[in-house]
Amino acid sequence: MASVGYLNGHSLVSHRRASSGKSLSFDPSCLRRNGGLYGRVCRMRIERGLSHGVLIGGKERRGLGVSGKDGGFEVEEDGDGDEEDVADEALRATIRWSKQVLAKQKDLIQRIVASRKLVSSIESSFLNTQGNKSEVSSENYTRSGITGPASVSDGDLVHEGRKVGTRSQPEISFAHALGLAREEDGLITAPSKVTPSSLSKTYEPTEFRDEALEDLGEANVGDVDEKHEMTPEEGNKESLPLAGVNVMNVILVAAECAPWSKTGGLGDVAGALPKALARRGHRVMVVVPRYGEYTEPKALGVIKRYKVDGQDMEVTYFHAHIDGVDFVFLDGPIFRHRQNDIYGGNRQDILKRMVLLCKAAVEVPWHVPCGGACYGDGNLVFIANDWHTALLPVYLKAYYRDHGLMKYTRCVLVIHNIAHQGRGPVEEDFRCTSLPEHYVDLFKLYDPIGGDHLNIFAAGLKTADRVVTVSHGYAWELKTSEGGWGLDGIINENDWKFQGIVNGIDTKDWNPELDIHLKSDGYTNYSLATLKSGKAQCKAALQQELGLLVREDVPILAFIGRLDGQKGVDLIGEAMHWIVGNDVQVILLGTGRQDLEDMLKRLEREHNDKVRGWVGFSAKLAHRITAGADILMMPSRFEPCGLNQLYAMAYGTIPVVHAVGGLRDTVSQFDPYSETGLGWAFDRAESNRLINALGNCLGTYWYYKNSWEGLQRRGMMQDLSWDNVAQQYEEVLLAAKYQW
Ligand SMILES: Nc1ncnc2c1ncn2[C@@H]1O[C@H](COP(=O)(O)OP(=O)(O)O[C@H]2O[C@H](CO)[C@@H](O)[C@H](O)[C@H]2O)[C@@H](O)[C@H]1O
Repeated sequence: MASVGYLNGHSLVSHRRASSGKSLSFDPSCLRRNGGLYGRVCRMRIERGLSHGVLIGGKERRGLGVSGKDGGFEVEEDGDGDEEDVADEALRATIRWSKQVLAKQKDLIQRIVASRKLVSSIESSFLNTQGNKSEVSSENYTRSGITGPASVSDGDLVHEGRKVGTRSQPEISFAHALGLAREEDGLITAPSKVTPSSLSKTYEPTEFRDEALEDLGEANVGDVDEKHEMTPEEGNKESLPLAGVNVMNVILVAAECAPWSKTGGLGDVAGALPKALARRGHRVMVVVPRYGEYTEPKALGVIKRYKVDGQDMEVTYFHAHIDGVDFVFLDGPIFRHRQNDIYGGNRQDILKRMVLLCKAAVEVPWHVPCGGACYGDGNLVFIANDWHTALLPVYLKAYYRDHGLMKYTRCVLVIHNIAHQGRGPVEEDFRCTSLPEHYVDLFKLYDPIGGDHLNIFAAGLKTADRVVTVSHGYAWELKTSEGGWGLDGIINENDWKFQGIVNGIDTKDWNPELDIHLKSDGYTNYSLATLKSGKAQCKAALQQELGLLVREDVPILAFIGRLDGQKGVDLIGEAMHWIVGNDVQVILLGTGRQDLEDMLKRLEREHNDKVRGWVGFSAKLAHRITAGADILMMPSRFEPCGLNQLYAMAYGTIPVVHAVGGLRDTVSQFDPYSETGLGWAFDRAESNRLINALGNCLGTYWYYKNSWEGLQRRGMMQDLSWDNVAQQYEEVLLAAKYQW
């Protein structure tokens, strides 16, 4: 043996030639440059710490000897070695190795195909299965992936004789030990493995990731077995969700959810965002109180009891699976008959409802067998909304994560409106939460308006893993003393986990082409192509319905919204004298503060030929106004996002807004020179600014028809759907998931 050295060159063979067989050092990655499998195999061997690699394998064992050393190869050289033989031997070894790897891969592909067949046969056989022993619907079983022969027996979920679900997990008893809940018999909790998300994970190529497979690369797969039916990637194409490997279990919890319960935009978001997340492949649930008798949700037969302010409160669970989402309704005496007054009652009453909602919601993944299987706590992220559910991340921490339970569950808190925070006296309200004593500091806040008080939003913001608000503009405003309503300090301290995402709209519900409220009473559906005639017809129908003069040439100015200080409807009242001095019609729809409701009625009385003030809540009328009006006024003093201006633009109705929060983000100012922009945005919430903007808007409506049509078309052509937004939420959920 002539020498031992390190090989260091572009190619083992050529380098050796250049180095006259002396000591050489060897960077294994360089072999990649030598092309193909040869280099790859060398690298694999090195990484695996094999002391003798392909270069000396085989009986000929001439030329070079190799042993691993500190990530490099030691090369033994025997002077008379034949370089070509070495290369041949290396190639043969490479081919042997490749075949092994490819055989393994083929085996895996066959297993994937077999698994897919099994799942689809289970699904179809279950669809045909009659008389399920449990109360859970077959449709839901199908989705859960434990379909077909699955049944509920003695509280266990059984599939093909194999127990796939068990009774409640230890976490539950722990919560009970803490007085959070009491166990009821007969609950089924399937292991998190049988969730659709974990099922689809099974089909992920990543699950089968193997160092050797990676090294061989896709290009080589076909060479070995041209007959194989599909690669894992091909096999996955159909089943791979948009979220890919990031599919999660998501539970959104809110005090309202459209279409069942809605006082404003929160209800819209709770009804639409989950569906968009489900379209991306996530397993999604919404948890919301059952305020009234709803037709779709059916009782699941699960009953739990929770202590709220020292009182036992019973919750029963209702469930409906709609558009890919599990809607779970919490039924209990405290929620019942609140349909028209969701946030009604005194401060303590409201707090108790929200405490019960959060306590029950945090345990829903264990107790509620949606589609036959509970969500479980693995790969789970909650989305809490506003102060009403800001206790959820606190309970998650205090009762679970502090004790090493639900370790992988996260909570994202969304701020829809910081003006409502769940403020109250410290002692009294903290007792109602039944949290451990040392948690009180999280809730304590002092500000010049409230003094020392308990603030539920504050505690939620501190404990949530991520915080989102509903526009970029509002995210910025929340950090200022004017916009933060006393919580700006906490928001600034938690800036690292805080961001804005602009809301989307439900393009099934709010779509002039599909809108169900435009199918009768003279209204009509319309699209960009039929904008002119369709909108004109809706306008005539609206004038007719509200008893206004039916005139095509008169612009209709509208307002829709909650009647409170936020929405600036009083500014419209102040500007009314100027407004009705023009040849216009005005329609105002809202409910809320008594003085503002009175104002609407008064305006209608005083200008009966031109103004309609409709006091009340009517989704149908809101849709019809959005279609029939020409201009939507939104002079909000603050507006976290605002949905009405988005709906308006989708219907070819031009928004005139105060440039604040989400309104500034979504309504760009019309520029007559470049023919750009989407509406008019004025810079101060004052009636004279509103008048000024309306003057420009009306002038364009009357005298620049082409510009007007351009405004309408640009608005309608935007993609305002939740689909884009859901992707941004997904990123936040992921960030929360991987955060410790
Ligand atoms: N009388 C009535 N009859 C029928 N429908 C009525 C109605 N009054 C209001 N609505 C409807 O309620 C919704 C109001 O949504 P907004 O987003 O404009 O306001 P809201 O302040 O409630 O929401 C808060 O949360 C949402 C969601 O994040 C943010 O966009 C917003 O800025 C924030 O203040 C719209 O769907 C509207 O049509």
